[in-house]
Amino acid sequence: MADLFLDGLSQSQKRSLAIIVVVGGGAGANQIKKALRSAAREQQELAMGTERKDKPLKHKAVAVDAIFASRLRKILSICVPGPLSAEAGLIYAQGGLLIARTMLSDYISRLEGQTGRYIISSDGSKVRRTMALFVAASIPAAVVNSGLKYMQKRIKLAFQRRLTLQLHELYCNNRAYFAASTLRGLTGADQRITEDVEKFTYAISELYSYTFKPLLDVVLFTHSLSGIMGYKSQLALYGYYFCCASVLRKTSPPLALMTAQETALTGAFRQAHQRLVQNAEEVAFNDPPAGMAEQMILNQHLYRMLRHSRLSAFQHFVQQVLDGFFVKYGATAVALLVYALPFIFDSNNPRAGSGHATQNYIRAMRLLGNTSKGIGDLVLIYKRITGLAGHTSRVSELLEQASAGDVKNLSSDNPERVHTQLYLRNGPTIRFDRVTLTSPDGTTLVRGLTFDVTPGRSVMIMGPNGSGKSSLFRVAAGLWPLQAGEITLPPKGQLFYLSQRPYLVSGTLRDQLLYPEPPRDVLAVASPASRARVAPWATSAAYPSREALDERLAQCLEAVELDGLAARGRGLDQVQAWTETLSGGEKQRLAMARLLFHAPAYAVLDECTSAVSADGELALYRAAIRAGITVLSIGHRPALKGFHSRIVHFEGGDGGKGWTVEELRDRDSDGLAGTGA
Ligand SMILES: Nc1ncnc2c1ncn2[C@@H]1O[C@H](COP(=O)(O)OP(=O)(O)OP(=O)(O)O)[C@@H](O)[C@H]1O
Repeated sequence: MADLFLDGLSQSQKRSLAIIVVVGGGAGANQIKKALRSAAREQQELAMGTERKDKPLKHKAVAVDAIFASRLRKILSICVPGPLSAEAGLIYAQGGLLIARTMLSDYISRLEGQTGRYIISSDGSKVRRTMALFVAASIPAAVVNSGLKYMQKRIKLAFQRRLTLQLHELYCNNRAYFAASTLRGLTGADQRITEDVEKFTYAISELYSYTFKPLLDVVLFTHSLSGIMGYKSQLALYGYYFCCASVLRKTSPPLALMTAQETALTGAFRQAHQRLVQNAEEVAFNDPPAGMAEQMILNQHLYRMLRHSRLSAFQHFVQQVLDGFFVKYGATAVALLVYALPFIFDSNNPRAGSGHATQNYIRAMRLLGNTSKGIGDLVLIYKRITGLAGHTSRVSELLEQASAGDVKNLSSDNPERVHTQLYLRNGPTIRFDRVTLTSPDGTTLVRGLTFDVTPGRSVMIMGPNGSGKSSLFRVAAGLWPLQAGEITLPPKGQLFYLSQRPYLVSGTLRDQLLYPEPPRDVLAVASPASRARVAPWATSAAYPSREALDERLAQCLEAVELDGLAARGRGLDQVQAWTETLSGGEKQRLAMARLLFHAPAYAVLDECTSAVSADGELALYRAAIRAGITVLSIGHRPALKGFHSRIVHFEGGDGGKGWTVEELRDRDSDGLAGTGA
């Protein structure tokens, strides 16, 4: 909750909050502790899935029920797209191996019985023969056993691949990642894709073996045992297991819920550490008090996770004692009793005393052991299924949120929103027509906003903090739903957005400038189809040669006074941890160089030069205007007014949803003529 709260603040609101923290530093340790406690409580709610109250995620219970069955069916249809798919082939192969294994076990139990009989009757040649057969059977048995494990791993990997690719497709498409985490409040999306999918696919591949194998064992061994002891006495064994299953089901803790909670708490703990790493410098500046706060926050997460794990370990312990008693030892005793009863109560039993009796005893014990184990595994499957339900719910929530698509679908429960959501993406200009801006929590920021931006006539948006300046472009970019009005935008690729905190990709210096084209090494290994889809220009004949490209990139770096950076080390090929190593101003200059390279018709500059020196800022604006880019600036610095033909003032404030437009004198070619009205 605390994170969502911070995410919802504008840049300046975050800065103001930081100042309040500094000024209020003397308020005393108690208040800080109180605040930390409430933040921690909120984070716990977040971890447990009780997200923002205004936009609750539709949580479904984590249990083995109809919801679980339908979610599982949906996920399995992704993992196994059809009966003739490669994944289905792996399942058939695994099934074949499982059948072979059961048949081999049956054959080996027969050989063991025969060997025992021949040993007792001292028939050396037959003992040698059965021993030889035994050795011969153990070769395929070893291959089949290892093959089963190998095939299980292959199934897991194949399912993981299908599911992750599908999630990537849904998650990265139409900015669903933004809608899911920022607007719908889904937590730990990264953990769900990387860890939970892995755990789910492991659990499901294991479940297949653990269901199919014991089922086969039970059917086949029951049939084999019927020849030795008939079906009737075996029924007693099944009766026993039926009672066991009911007792164990009743005494079982809510394992599915516990699994999901444990994963969520682990994710929250890891996220807390990630936040510290990401903000290491800011925290380090305020150390030691901030360090103390960080330590308390991290420890809170750790304690919560450990408390849950301890409880879960104890519940598992109690459960395992019951499982062991009823399923393992109890079942063996019942199996022995079932076999021995006819001999105990009937000393004239015709099956007693013969050589066959020994053979049957050995074979029956082996088969009963296997049958017991098979039924025991089936009884304990509820545990695996409940564990699977926990992983299924984590993966399904992500799948459902990502499938819900982008922000347009956020408004599906409000038909009024949908019909006012109108984008005309092919206009030559940018136009906002009677646009009403509303933040995700429903606060109206601006009403009826109308203005346009035509080529060569840049516009600046000014206004108090939190008045909705950045939000206008969140709506224009499709990140927030449009509540009312129409927005006309230029064709895709003709509008660039530069924020105060530029996003730098991992890769070379060249990759920073080419972005949003994917990094070169990623593009190099992509399939021709995805390359053509993602970066069609990179495959077109008009795309410049490597030398020509590098020359243009160097010019762009020079224009933003970063030529020194290009001269370092391996030049454009150098790789650095860009976000950590470059200064704030350098990062903003680099983003500006990216803009100059792509030279779109329009660019939204959202305080994107705030960390650059005053002179440098003017030079950057001059370079952008000279490159023929019409800009929509968001800023507070009056010195920038000169580059714009029109100022839109947002009034902000408590009651203010208003706005005014101020026309300026047109700029000269240097972009410096207008100095404000
Ligand atoms: N995800 C969100 N959920 C709810 N409210 C949000 C969210 N993001 C921003 N807001 C709120 O919307 C309002 C407008 O934010 P915006 O970032 O547009 O302000 P701004 O005018 O650009 O301010 P600044 O000059 O400080 O950058 C703010 O009050 C902010 O707290």
